[in-house]
Amino acid sequence: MMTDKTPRVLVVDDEADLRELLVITLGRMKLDATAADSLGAARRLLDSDRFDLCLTDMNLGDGTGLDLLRHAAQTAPEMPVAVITAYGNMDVATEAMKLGAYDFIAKPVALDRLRQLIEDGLGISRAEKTGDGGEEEDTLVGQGPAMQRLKQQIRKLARSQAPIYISGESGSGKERVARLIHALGPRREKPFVAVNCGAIPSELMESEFFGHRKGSFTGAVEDRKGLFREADGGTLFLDEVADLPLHMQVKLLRAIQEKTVRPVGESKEFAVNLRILCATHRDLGEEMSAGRFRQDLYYRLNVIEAHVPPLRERHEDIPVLVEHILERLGEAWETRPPAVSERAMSALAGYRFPGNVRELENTLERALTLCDGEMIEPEHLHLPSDDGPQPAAGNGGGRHPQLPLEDYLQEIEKQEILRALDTTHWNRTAAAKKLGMTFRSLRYRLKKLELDQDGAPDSE
Ligand SMILES: Nc1ncnc2c1ncn2[C@@H]1O[C@H](COP(=O)(O)OP(=O)(O)OP(=O)(O)O)[C@@H](O)[C@H]1O
Repeated sequence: MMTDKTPRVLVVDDEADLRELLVITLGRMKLDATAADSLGAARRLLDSDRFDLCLTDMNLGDGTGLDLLRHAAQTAPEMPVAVITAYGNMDVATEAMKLGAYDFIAKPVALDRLRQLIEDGLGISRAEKTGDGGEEEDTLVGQGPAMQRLKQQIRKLARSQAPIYISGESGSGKERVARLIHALGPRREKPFVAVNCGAIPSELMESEFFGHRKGSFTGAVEDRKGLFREADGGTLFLDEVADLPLHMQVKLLRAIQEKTVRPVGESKEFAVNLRILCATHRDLGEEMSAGRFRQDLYYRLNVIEAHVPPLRERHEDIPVLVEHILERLGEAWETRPPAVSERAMSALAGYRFPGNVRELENTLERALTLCDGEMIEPEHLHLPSDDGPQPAAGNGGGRHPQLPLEDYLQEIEKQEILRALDTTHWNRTAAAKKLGMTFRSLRYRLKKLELDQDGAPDSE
């Protein structure tokens, strides 16, 4: 029986057969389906009526599903839209998700996948009607313009099922962002599973991800479910995804595309329904160009990018972060958090924090042990800039006020040279090229900066 509360779903398809299949499936799910056979008809319905969900084919005769997505973004921005694509047409699916589709389904449409897609979409609709997520948003501390932009983007991303690549320097808060995307989305009642891909030994990776059967290899003393199935229904966060060895990248791609996993030593496959978020502090595009990251996996994971800016680009957030972190430390240590003197706060606000929020946390934790419990002063902070700055990547931030310009410039030069040497594994010829200088000039600078290593392998 349909009531006022029965969710209303708009189905848009110019193919009568598929349209009928969709309407019948929705009816069996006790949903109120309305069908449109063209882009024009769908637009008119959206303009005059309200729907909780929309399923649209890509080919609509008088236009495409992408046109409909653009129209819906204007007239019904809250309504989740999923698109039906031709088999294997990932480009279109990706484009649709960029335009705001929460998910896609490929033809031929498998009924259980279709039901799942509809349930996910209605979950988004419900999630949007209950609460504004303000409380969860507070877990990502910071109110400056950069953070506001990021939070706005996160709100939008949370409702989609699209994979998201979270970029940003170490310690900048990528995992926190991933948790927030999960907490604000329709999967929030389901597990959030985070895994650091760089921390799993290569030989254990497959069983860690996909599980194993007892006895399938030495050490497999019990059945293991694996991270994919543990995260079923929820979100799997692959941290440091660039550290995955190539053979695992192939398996990961397959699991994502087929939405199934097969545990080691098991003959059957298990269906999994999860959202994948990933992050790395490396440049994933560069990793791909260098052949260390598979191109197909890159395009599958990197549908949408969310960038977490480094702390030095949002100095305005430092005071609230300090307050938040001290409060948390106070709770953990069961003490009243100390105050921070004005001088200490301005030293913090002027420091570049190459280690980002994590470094701020460590700095404050140390200061808490060093201060008298009442007031944190600059000397409790031990900021490295006291004995020389640590210019981090990129520009902006600037010189510590107490540091002579010459020393500052020299430090930058040193850091840049070290970075180039690091990325070229101390191949000085290649490093010189990267830095746009001659080998001779690099050798001179290495001497001057006391960075030259005896017996360095390469020569001019
Ligand atoms: N905006 C923020 N508000 C509150 N705490 C934050 C914020 N950003 C980061 N943190 C804290 O800083 C620490 C580092 O954050 P997180 O682990 O999310 O960084 P990351 O970018 O994932 O680091 P890595 O690249 O090393 O994995 C965590 O303890 C986290 O709770």
